[in-house]
Amino acid sequence: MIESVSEVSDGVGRSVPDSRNVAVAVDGLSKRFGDGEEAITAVNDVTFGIETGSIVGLLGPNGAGKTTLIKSILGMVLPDEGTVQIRGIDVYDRPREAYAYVDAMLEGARNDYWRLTVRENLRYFATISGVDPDSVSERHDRLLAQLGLTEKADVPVRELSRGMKQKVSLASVLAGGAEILFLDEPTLGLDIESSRTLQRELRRLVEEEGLTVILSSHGMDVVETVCDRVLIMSDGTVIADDTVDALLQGTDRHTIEIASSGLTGRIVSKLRTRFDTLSVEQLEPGARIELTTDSDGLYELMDRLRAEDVPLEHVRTVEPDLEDVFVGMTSLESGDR
Ligand SMILES: Nc1ncnc2c1ncn2[C@@H]1O[C@H](COP(=O)(O)OP(=O)(O)OP(=O)(O)O)[C@@H](O)[C@H]1O
Repeated sequence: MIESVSEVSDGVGRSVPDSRNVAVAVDGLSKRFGDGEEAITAVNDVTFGIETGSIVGLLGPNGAGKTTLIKSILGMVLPDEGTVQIRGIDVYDRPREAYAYVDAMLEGARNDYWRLTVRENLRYFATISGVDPDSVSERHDRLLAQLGLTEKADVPVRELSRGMKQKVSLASVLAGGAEILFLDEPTLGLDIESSRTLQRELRRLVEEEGLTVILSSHGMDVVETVCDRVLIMSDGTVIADDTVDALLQGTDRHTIEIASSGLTGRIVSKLRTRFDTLSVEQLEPGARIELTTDSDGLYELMDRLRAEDVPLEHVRTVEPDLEDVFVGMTSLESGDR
């Protein structure tokens, strides 16, 4: 259940997020594609709430159901079951009212008008969001400055590099002043500096202006840095819903690096078949190996090394990051281990 959102009973003993604090509430959402044996359940009975003024990361391996979930929330896909509320408004009953709070950037881009200049795009997207562009021109100037686009403000978008276009996409989404943003892979294709700028800007908007962001990304470092909370999806269901810190503390994944003159090619091969191996480096003599495992695996690793008389000349454990948590959870779910 959602830690940071206050909860109320739904009258049948189940607790649900209190809609007063909740920007987006999804309840029992399911979506199947196809019929009979061919049917795929892309989203399977998903329930969660997203607190106003937070950034929530949506993670999951390819095909986990993230896009279908986001499109169902946005009304681009009609779910088979379940409800979605935006600020307490049912999106299927009163879509115009509910979606007035929302904007989205899907698949890392937005259809900016390439013949228009950067600033004209911002004004255009403000207008179609129902905002008088003159009333938000200061906000647009700030957005352009923060995303390093001021010098390009009067340049047609088609003349910009891919990364710049990406920034214009994000600026266009932010231009209308929507309160709730869905961003799918917002940092895809950006260089490190631009990606960091964008992350800082998102956090600022959340902290200073109460923006709510649902961000889907395969970039674990982005999610770990910027998100308050993470939902991890696998096979259509949410398998984890917690703060980044809680997920890191709760993980039983350990990354360990061992270097030894006793790590022969034969022993390394055996270890590779048993453990998730991140890297192997040949040494003269021996090897350095980096692998991830759980606590039981750690004991087993030590037993194997002892049985092979491998001296432990260098052992280093690496603090788990969100990627370790993700790999651990999703591989457990899919029965890889
Ligand atoms: N229009 C569709 N028709 C049939 N099957 C679909 C359709 N859209 C998605 N699916 C299936 O639903 C499942 C979930 O797909 P979805 O695109 O939601 O996953 P995802 O988590 O967004 O994946 P990715 O990270 O690769 O974008 C997959 O098995 C996919 O093949």
